[in-house]
Amino acid sequence: MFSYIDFKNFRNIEDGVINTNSSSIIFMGENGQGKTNILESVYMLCYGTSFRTKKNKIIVKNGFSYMSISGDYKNNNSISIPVSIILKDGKKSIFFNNKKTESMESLFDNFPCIVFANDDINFVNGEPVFQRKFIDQMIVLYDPLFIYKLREYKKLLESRNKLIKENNIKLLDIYDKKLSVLGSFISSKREWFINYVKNDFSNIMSDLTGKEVKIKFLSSYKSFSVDDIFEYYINNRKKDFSIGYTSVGSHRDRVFFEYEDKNFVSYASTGQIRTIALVLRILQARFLFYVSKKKPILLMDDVLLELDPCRRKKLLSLLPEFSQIFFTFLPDEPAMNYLNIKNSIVYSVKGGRVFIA
Ligand SMILES: Nc1ncnc2c1ncn2[C@@H]1O[C@H](COP(=O)(O)OP(=O)(O)OP(=O)(O)O)[C@@H](O)[C@H]1O
Repeated sequence: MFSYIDFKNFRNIEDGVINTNSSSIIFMGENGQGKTNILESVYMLCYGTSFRTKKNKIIVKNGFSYMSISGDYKNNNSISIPVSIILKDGKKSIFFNNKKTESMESLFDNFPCIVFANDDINFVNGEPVFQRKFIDQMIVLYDPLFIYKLREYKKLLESRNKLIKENNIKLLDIYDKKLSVLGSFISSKREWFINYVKNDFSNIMSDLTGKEVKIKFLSSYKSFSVDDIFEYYINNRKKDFSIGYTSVGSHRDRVFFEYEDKNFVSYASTGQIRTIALVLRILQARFLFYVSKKKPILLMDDVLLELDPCRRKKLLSLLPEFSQIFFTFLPDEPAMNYLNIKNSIVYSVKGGRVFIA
């Protein structure tokens, strides 16, 4: 767990050190005061990047060209690992254990972290691209190479779409062969993952909502054999040329939430949609604990709001063991009634100033 975080020119957060030497830290405050910014800083120390933006510039306090966040991570053996992220004139430097590093993996391997963010509901009712992103995040947790295969697939797909637009059939065989190999790898891994979590997903959903909601993986491939996929690409070429892009492939994979043979999401309540998003994150956190054998840091950003106290309590009881948990809440939220976590440090956040509540 992080015993402290030191801020300098980070978003709207006042410069200085916040003591986080507890397994549970709570930030309370009105909207727009800086609570999420603090969770973002913890995430950045764990991953080297933000979960909210790719634009480094907006992370630096307005009017400055430099920012730093530093923390001291105590691992299971109580060994301290200092870590810092510095952004200067748009350039990022990461210091891990007092040495400059280019590798995000060394951060992530040491500080496993899962964020439960407000827009996680996109995994449930958003475009399929968000669903794929969620599954891919999980797969990368145990297979870092997966990300490279995904990038390769995206590049090939772009080139194939270009060929289609140019009405150029000559090189298609080469692209389709390569896409078949990558597509088979990517989609079969995604299916494997959904199969891995589907029973837990249904059991938890049934416990929380009283409904037998199922999660299903839908792929545009009918089989994951490379030869079958290759043939499939060939058979779809006519259609692809008529619509001007590649109509089948791993880029069309999606997830379906089914209840009584129907699409659950189309008539689920806001609370039920939020519940699905939370359950998916819980499964992700459990999976991370399982593959890394390390207790993760959990960041819970305003995600319990839509749920009644009984469901909040239940959901929190389903979390895996964690090394540290950070919450954000609106003021006057009776969080302590259902958190049941001893020795929390509770802070108020107002205009970027953080003080003991
Ligand atoms: N680079 C920056 N420099 C200065 N202030 C910033 C910067 N980036 C964001 N802010 C400020 O941070 C505040 C937003 O903080 P944050 O997103 O943490 O809100 P929050 O307390 O989590 O509220 P909510 O409950 O609405 O999510 C806004 O006032 C915004 O103007």
